Amino acid sequence: MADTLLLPVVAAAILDGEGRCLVQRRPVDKEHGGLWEFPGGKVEPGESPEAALAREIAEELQVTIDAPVPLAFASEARGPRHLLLLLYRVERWTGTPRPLAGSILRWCRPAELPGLAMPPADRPLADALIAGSGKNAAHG
Ligand SMILES: Nc1nc2c([nH]c(=O)n2[C@H]2C[C@H](O)[C@@H](COP(=O)(O)OP(=O)(O)OP(=O)(O)O)O2)c(=O)[nH]1
Repeated sequence: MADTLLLPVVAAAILDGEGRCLVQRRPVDKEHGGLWEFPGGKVEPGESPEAALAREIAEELQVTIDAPVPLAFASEARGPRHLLLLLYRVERWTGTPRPLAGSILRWCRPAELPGLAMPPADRPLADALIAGSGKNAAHG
């Protein structure tokens, strides 16, 4: 439809050496408040998705990321807007993740992701991450 407003959002599956993923609980006063999500945020006009991801992760977690790899995306109508949620796999990063005021961080094993309350668009993304982690484990 010609009047659809695209909302591009980038998010990171930040992994530690044990294959655990960092998830963030959204502040209760925001949209999807209290749900667990992948850290990230909206792509600003004129910004590449990768630049937006690096900026959001630095702002939200005080972590510097390197070499994000596209993992999966979700496409979902959100009223007058249409969410395009791009998830990247991030294995190379530096810093100690610190939560912004009002949010909570947690390292999660892939098997724990299905038990987390997440925004609907995140469910297939979490499944893709789980599938990928199984494949990696199977191939050593
Ligand atoms: N960061 C993130 N956002 C998600 C996920 N799943 C999901 O539906 N969203 C939605 C929630 C919001 O509508 C939108 C991201 O908005 P945001 O509020 O995090 O973006 P932002 O950091 O740029 O925040 P702001 O400046 O607008 O306050 O994408 C996810 O896993 N991570």
